[in-house]
Amino acid sequence: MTKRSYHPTDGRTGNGAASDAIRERRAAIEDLGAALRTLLQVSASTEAGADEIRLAAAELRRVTGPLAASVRTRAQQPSADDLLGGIRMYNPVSGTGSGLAPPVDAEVVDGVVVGTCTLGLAYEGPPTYAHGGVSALLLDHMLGYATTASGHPGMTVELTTRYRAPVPLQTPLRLTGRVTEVLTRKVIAHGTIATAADPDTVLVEATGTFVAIRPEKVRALWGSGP
Ligand SMILES: CCCCCCCCCCCCCC(=O)SCCNC(=O)CCNC(=O)[C@H](O)C(C)(C)COP(=O)(O)OP(=O)(O)OC[C@H]1O[C@@H](n2cnc3c(N)ncnc32)[C@H](O)[C@@H]1OP(=O)(O)O
Repeated sequence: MTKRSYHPTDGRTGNGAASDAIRERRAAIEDLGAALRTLLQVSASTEAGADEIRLAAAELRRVTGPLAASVRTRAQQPSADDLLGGIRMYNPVSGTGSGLAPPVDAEVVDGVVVGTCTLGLAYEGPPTYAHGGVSALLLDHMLGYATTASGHPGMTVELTTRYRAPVPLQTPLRLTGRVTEVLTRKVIAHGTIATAADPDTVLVEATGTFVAIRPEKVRALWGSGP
């Protein structure tokens, strides 16, 4: 079995060429991401009283201040990232520094991207199950990862999602993504969501079309490059 990981974002290993300072900063970002994820999930499930909730809100505004004193603009990439090395600390699906990300942990196994995650109550759509848009987000990512790992990166131009059964929250999930067809500039990929306990029962599946970005489009969208 060949295994290749494209997500060395654990804040400790990272890019071999990274300095100690960057590694230390990535570890700190990961620590903050973990705290934020816990906070988001607890905030969506707490039954604490109004006074405690207001106290927490005030405390959070206070701790946000020092972080807000030095922020990047939309035009700047995070200094802790290594785009070409595949390190994106704040990716909303896999970024270990993102409070939004479950995060999905994924790797390529025999040409298929296989990911795992557990969705907390903050991702609730229908009671006790995941919001359908969250499933689409996870699958877009899995398909994008598969196209990139296959050597045919591109942007999603179409994503068709089929919801066969609701995705349970607080349950370990297994995600897949694989490239099914490579055309000239277009790549087609397919992905699934199932529970880890019953990986053969597909709950959600998606097929996506990805298009390679022409150099002039790269310049138009990002200037010299993303
Ligand atoms: C190593 C590190 C790994 C890290 C892992 C990373 C994982 C990250 C995963 C992240 C994953 C997240 C990923 C994301 O979230 S990507 C974010 C969501 N996607 C977008 O924002 C894309 C928006 N679209 C565009 O900007 C343009 O369409 C682009 C730039 C893509 C192409 O504009 P361009 O002007 O250059 O191209 P074209 O118009 O000549 O068209 C080209 C071809 O495409 C065909 N076409 C166009 N539209 C559609 C359509 N709707 N259905 C079917 N086909 C369509 C079209 O017919 C033509 O085909 P053909 O006629 O030649 O056959």
